Amino acid sequence: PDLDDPTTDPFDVAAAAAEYIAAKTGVPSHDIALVLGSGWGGAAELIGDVVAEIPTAEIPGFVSPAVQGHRSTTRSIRVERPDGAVRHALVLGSRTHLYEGLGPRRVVHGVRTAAAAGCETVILTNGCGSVHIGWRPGQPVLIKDHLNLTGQTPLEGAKFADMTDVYTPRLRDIARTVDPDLPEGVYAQFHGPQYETPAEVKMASLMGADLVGMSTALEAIAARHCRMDVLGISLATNLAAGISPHPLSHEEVLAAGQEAGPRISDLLARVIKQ
Ligand SMILES: Nc1nc2[nH]c(I)nc2c(=O)[nH]1
Repeated sequence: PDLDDPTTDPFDVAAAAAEYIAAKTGVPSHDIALVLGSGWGGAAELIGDVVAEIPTAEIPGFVSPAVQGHRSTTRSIRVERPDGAVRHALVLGSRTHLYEGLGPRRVVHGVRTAAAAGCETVILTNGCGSVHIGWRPGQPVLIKDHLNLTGQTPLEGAKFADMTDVYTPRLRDIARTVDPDLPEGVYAQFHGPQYETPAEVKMASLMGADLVGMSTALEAIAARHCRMDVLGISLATNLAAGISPHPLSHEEVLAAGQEAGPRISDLLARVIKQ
């Protein structure tokens, strides 16, 4: 079934993808899904042993490496909790952004696949800009709510999904027991691919946003609609446009992301092992 065909039910494609993953990994059901955004790549190795690794492009509904621009693999990881309980984490290998123009169905296919694979929790991570001069590059921030400024939604038809507590309070509490200093913020998703103008950053800030990015909100909507618990964590890698009179160079932003890598990967691993 083809996600680009409007008559295709996207949940049928997610079911096919989940079956494929179960068959290829030998893991019949997964418990928690991770979407690793920029800066978060190192987290997978820290959470457990890789049980299986499959090329993401082979999974029904996922776009080819040519479109993604890089080869990615989706990994099944065995997580051992301190009490000895075993959980299976599905680390999705790729993320489709709305700005790629492939439509909201593609953007949330990974989340829907994870739900079909059995996951009851999804952790959405991203790199984004901060509207607060005090939230320096490299600062992880828990997402407490979002502003969907894309004008789009992954939900099709009369799916009047409730959006209170999209970012599950219980999971945010767990994250804060792991790192009590973690700030919380509202994440605004812009369509992109261009960054915001200073006026748009000011607009978002006046509307209550603390972070500006180009992902996560649509994925959270789809996850909530699939009745999954959601934990969103952002890595503020730069100050949003106009916040600082002398913006950081691209190199400084990259360096901040690299430097924060081990710390945020460790944080994520500790949250998952709770
Ligand atoms: N929209 C938006 N997305 C981002 N991603 C990263 I990394 N930094 C930004 C930013 O400043 N704005």
